[in-house]
Amino acid sequence: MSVSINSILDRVRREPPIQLPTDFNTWYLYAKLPQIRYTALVTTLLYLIYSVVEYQIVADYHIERFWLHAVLVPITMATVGILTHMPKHHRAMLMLLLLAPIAANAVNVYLNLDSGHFSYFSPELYLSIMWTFAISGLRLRHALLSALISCGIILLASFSAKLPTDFFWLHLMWLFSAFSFGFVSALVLEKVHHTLYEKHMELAALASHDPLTQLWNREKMAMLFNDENQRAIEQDSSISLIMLDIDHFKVVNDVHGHETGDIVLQHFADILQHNVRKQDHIGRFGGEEFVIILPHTTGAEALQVAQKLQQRISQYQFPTVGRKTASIGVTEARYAHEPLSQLMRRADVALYQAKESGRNCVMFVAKELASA
Ligand SMILES: Nc1nc2c(ncn2[C@@H]2O[C@H](COP(=O)(O)OP(=O)(O)OP(=O)(O)O)[C@@H](O)[C@H]2O)c(=O)[nH]1
Repeated sequence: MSVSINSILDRVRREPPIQLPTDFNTWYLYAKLPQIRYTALVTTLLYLIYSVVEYQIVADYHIERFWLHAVLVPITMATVGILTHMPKHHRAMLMLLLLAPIAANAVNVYLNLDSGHFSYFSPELYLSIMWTFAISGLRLRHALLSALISCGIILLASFSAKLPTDFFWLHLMWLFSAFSFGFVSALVLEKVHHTLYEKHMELAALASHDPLTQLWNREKMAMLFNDENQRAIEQDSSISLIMLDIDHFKVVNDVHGHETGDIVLQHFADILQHNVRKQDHIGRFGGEEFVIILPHTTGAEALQVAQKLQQRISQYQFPTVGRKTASIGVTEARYAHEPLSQLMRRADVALYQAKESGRNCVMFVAKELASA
């Protein structure tokens, strides 16, 4: 299946941005969920087929075989598959995935080791070790724990059983090979996922930051706003928005050059970062326009923050250019689910009013086209 860059860009434009997990453990689990789901489905089906084949070929068929291969394993694996859809139960899902091969191997050894036909059934053990490491979707450390316990049980039972010597050594050889290949492939897979995760995080950082100021860009601010809006709805609290624009910034570029303009923008971003709370989100929306999302903040509180920022900016000594001022527009989300674009429009109206009022001031717009 070939994926063109255009189809990816199309999808990115069509679908709303989503927040991906940022810690490796959660990221890895989410990357592995489809593998766990389909492996569980295929394993369920194969065990059902296996139980029919087994019924046909095993002369002294015991009811335990039926319970294990036709009932217990399929139910366990089907449960694993269902739990992949339930984030709250992912720990239980991983526990089942870790324990299921141990139980299956222990029962296999118990049923077949002394049957005289162990060589018919031992391949299931080797396959199970490979399955645990490379197919199940378990993390390396969990797969290693599961496979070590399985191998411990198999080895203990094999040493105490009276297996023919030539078969015994072959059995050990196959077990060792399954463990080695399984371990190596799980190790490599996990390393590959680590590299993918790092690249993914690098790209996510590049795609969410403004490269000049290191503030969030417009897309990331939209994601953060969605999250904050959701929280505000749940907690019945308000969100406010501050929009800032440096006054007569064109003059900086024209008189001192673009590089000095860039430095002024970076210092401006620093002032914002040092004068808002940790939970506030600051973004640069292009040019000399900056936006701050203030969660759990009423319009009146946001107005105070904006006035403090206006003061700090006007008192700041920017390199080369000295004092600069900013015009600031403030607004507040008036009802739940108000989209960012609507808030931005009101903040923009407030900002326009600040520019019209002679710049270096703060304006608050609570309702469309009404200022206070
Ligand atoms: N150095 C630098 N300049 C930029 C950047 N992005 C936009 N600009 C400049 O910012 C200036 C914005 O000018 P205007 O929109 O006319 O606004 P202004 O001069 O600040 O005037 P008012 O906003 O009306 O006070 C333009 O000269 C743009 O070239 C950037 O990344 N770096």
